[in-house]
Amino acid sequence: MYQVKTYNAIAQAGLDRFSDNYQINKTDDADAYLIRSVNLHDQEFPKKLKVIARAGAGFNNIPLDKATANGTAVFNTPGSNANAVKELIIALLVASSRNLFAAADYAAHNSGADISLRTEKDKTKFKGTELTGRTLAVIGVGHVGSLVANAASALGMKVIGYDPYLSADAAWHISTTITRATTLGEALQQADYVTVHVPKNEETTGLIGAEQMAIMKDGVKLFNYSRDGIVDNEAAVDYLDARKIRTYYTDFGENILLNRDDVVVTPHIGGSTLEAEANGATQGANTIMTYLETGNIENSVNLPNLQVPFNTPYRLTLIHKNIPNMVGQIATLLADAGINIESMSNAARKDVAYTIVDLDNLNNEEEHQLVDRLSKIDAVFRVRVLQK
Ligand SMILES: NC(=O)C1=CN([C@@H]2O[C@H](COP(=O)(O)OP(=O)(O)OC[C@H]3O[C@@H](n4cnc5c(N)ncnc54)[C@H](O)[C@@H]3O)[C@@H](O)[C@H]2O)C=CC1
Ligand SMILES: O=C(O)C(=O)COP(=O)(O)O
Repeated sequence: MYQVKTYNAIAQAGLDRFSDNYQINKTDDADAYLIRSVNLHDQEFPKKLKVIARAGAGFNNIPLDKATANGTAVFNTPGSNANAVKELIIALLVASSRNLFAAADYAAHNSGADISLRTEKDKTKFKGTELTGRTLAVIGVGHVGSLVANAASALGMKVIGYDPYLSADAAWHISTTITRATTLGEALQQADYVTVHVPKNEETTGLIGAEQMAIMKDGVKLFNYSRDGIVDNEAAVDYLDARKIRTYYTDFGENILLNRDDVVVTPHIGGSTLEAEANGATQGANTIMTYLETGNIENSVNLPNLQVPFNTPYRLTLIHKNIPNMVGQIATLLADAGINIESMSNAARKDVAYTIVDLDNLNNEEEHQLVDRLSKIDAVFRVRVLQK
C-alpha cells in the first residue's frame, strides 16, 4: 500500500484516480506528495518520500536539490492550467482596454433621479481603445504564452514573442502570425501590452525591472501572471507614478501595489478553474502512480526523462550522481551477486542520473542484500525494487 499526502485543495477528480493500492492523507510519512503552491522550502522530507507531483506549472515552491538528495523525483503537470491562464489574460487585455473595472465601479455607485443623464455625460471618461491592430509582447512562449499569443493574434493583435529557450516541440504550437523577437528589448520596445509567462528562477527574478520599463512605450499596459518577483514591483510603481506604465495587472499582490487606481491585483487565480484544477490533479495522480509502479519518468523537473516498457518480473531503479563508472559499479555489483541483467538503461540531467535495470529473477534474500549494497555507494540517492 502506498501512502499519499496532499497539500492545498486538490480536485476530487485527481484523488479518484488512485487505485485501491493507495491511501490518501492517512500519514505524514508518505511515499508521495500531491501538491499545488504550498512552500516546501523549509520542510524536512521523510526519507520514505519518493515522489512529489505539483498539480500545476510553477515549481519554484519545491527545493529541487533537497528533493534530489533525498532520492525524491519531482514532477509538474505541464499545460494542465494553461488554458485557464490564457482566458484570464484575454479577459484582462479587454478589461484594461475598455477601463472595465473603473467603468463598472462608477456605474455601481451612480444613483439618483438623473442617472441616465449623468451616465451619458460621464461615459466619455471611460472611452477605451480596441485590441485589434495593437501590439502585444509575450515574454515566454511555453504552454501559457503560446496560447495567449495565438488567441491575441486571432483577435487581430500584432503579437511578438520572446523566448530564447523555446523547445522545438513548443514551437510547433505557435501560430505563424507571431513575430519572433531575438532580444527582450526588441519585444518590449514595440509593445502596447506586455505579458510575462516565464518560470521563476534566478535568471527570471527581476526580468522586468526599471531598465526594461524605461524602454517600453509610453502608456504601456503590463501583466504579470507568472510569479511574484519576475516583475520588479517597486520599479513598476515608479513607472506607474510617472504615467509611463498606464496600468499594471498582477496575480501576486504586495503592499506597495494596494489602493491604486492604476493597479489591479487578483489573488493568484490564474489556474483556478474547475477544468484546470481537475486536469492538474488527474495528471499529478497519474504521474505518481506511473512513477511508483514502473519507475518510468516523464515531465520530471529534477530528474532526466527515462521510459522503458516494464516487461520483466523485477525492476531496479537508482537515482544517483552523474559521475563516471556509476553504471559500471551497479553492473559489477549485480554480477558479483550472480544476478543476470535483462536490460539496463541510463539517462542523465546535469549532475543527476537515473538508471533502470530489468531482471528476470530476484529472490527476497538477494533483494535485501542488493538494496543494502547499492544504497551504500556514496553517490546513490535512492534504490528501489519494483515487482510487476
Ligand atoms: N497565475 C497562475 O495561477 C499561474 C502561473 N503560472 C506561471 O507561469 C509560468 C509559465 O507557465 P507555462 O507556460 O505553463 O510554463 P512553460 O514551461 O510551458 O513555459 C515557460 C516558457 O518560458 C520560457 N523561458 C524561460 N526563461 C525565459 C527567459 N529568461 N526569457 C524568456 N522566456 C523564458 C521557457 O523557454 C518556456 O518556453 C509558470 O512557471 C508559473 O510560474 C502558470 C500557471 C498558472
Ligand atoms: O500552476 C501554477 O504555476 C500556478 O501558479 C497555479 O497555482 P495553484 O495551483 O493555483 O496554487
